[in-house]
Amino acid sequence: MKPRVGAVRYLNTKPLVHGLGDADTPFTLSFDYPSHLADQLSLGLLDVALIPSIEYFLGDGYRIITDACIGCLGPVWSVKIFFRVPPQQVQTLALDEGSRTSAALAKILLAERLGVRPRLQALPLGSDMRDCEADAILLIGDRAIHPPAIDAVEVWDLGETWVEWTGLPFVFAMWVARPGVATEAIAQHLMQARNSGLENLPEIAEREAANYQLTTSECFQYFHDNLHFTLGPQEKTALTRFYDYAVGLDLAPSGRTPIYDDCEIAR
Ligand SMILES: C=C(O[C@@H]1C=C(C(=O)O)C=C[C@H]1O)C(=O)O
Repeated sequence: MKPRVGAVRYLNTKPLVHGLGDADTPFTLSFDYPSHLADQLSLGLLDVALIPSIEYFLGDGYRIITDACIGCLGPVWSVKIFFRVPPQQVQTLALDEGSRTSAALAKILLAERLGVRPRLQALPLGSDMRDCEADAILLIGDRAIHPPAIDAVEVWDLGETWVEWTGLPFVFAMWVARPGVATEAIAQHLMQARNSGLENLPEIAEREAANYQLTTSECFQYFHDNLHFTLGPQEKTALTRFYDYAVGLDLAPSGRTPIYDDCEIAR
């Protein structure tokens, strides 16, 4: 049986999986929401998955197997908190059920910057945020790109807020393997896919834009200007900083150190 690899089903992942899935791909590839991928990896239903970065620190013996990631160096566009009241006054926060990392990031930003620790509720996948009465709502992925109109007094782009606050990039998700999985060939294919995705962003944008109600140039800008697909030294520093904040708020156990397989730093 081929190893099972799971990728995020959002638009943000198209450049990372470019050209994968044909007969030459040495693994099967499935697509799902980030939170579901994390659960499937921890249950052993997947061997490698593009999981939310916070989930890496919740796993046992996980390895980061490539230098490909979903990150940002500024506004990310597709991860936002919509505030119905000023952020300082938030008492209830609804969290997109597709998310784990941005959910942690939202709690960290509110607690560390404003001392706000809201009561939490889930915003189910497929639900309409207009039906949710929370003071603030976190949306990620495709549904954050075209949010329904609500009376928001403020909107935070969490990529932008983090980068302005820390001066560091942010890493939302990376390719992670369970212990005991042979990943050399998988990692090579995943890095090759990302490299060819980056070389073909205009074509990918042209192919995908209409499926997401975007113009080709909006889609290209999202890939090129908002998202960042390489996990380099600065991104590793950022991951550790994020982890330290998460430990401080009891969102992750202490004492974990990221294990990076020998990833070629491609760019
Ligand atoms: C930039 C994004 O990054 C994502 C956010 C994730 C999370 O919050 O857990 C996980 C994977 C990525 O899809 C996005 O979804 O828009």
